[in-house]
Amino acid sequence: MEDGEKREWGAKAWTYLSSVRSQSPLIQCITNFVSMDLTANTLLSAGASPAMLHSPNESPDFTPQVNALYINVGTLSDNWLPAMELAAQLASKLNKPWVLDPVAAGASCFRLKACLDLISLKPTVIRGNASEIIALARASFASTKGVDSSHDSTDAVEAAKSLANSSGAVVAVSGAVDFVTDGNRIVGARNGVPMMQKITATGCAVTALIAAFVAIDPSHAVEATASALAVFGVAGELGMETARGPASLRTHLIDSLHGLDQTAVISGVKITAI
Ligand SMILES: Nc1ncnc2c1ncn2[C@@H]1O[C@H](COP(=O)(O)OP(=O)(O)O)[C@@H](O)[C@H]1O
Ligand SMILES: Cc1ncsc1CCOP(=O)(O)O
Ligand SMILES: [Mg+2]
Repeated sequence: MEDGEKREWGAKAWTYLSSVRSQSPLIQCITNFVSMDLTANTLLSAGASPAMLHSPNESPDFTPQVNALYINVGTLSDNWLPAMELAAQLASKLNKPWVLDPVAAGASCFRLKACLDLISLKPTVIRGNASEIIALARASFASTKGVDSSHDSTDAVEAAKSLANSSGAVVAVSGAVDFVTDGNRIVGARNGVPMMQKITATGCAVTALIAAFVAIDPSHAVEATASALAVFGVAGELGMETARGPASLRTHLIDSLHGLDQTAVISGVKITAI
């Protein structure tokens, strides 16, 4: 990895994290029951302000106030979908960034269709694991294992490019390497530790962090998305130094994210153009 490029990305990621801390963007999260706690705590420890408000009766008042919207279909049910669609429509109309996590997109017809309908409402960023991104790019069931991926992130790079081109969104595929693309350029972030997969909702939490970073700089969604993924990964690496397993890593990851300083971010972030 070229040292100058690595340091430049590290400095960029630090600027985003510092701005999240100083501006504390308000993030509306319509997310699944499993992830609510980790997602809110991740946003708080990064310096953002999470609000888990999902009623369609509130979105007309609340969505105009937020800096970004985060939608996650993890525990999707019939009555939540219209709430997601309404909030996404409002965000798009108001030119506010919104970010989609298509959890288990290939697991059922209902879920796949819901995700594709949400994507037609123009998310700024879509972040999923490899199986989810492949299912969306093909608009069909892919071999998937519920919320977990049965592919490596490298298997989904072409699917991510194709989804970015068809949707107009920046697309991120997470995994051992996190890839981010606008359909044209691709950047890779090589941070994180495998044990992050053993904590439920780390994917959901990092997608919320992407929303906070994109709230700071919506017109550079590739940079903001790659930075959020790398910063979360660095927090995981530092957390792993003292963790004894997934449960303590969860705690230590949040602590590390809260405590990250400039040196840790600039020296730790491993982002490169692919
Ligand atoms: N093998 C790995 N090595 C390092 N980090 C990983 C690995 N797998 C996943 N991660 C990290 O864990 C987080 C969740 O990603 P992932 O498990 O792919 O999402 P999901 O939980 O939605 O399936 C991301 O920050 C990602 O970078
Ligand atoms: C286990 C589970 N079931 C429905 S949503 C969810 C959480 C998924 O979280 P992540 O995609 O971050 O692993
Ligand atoms: Mg997920």
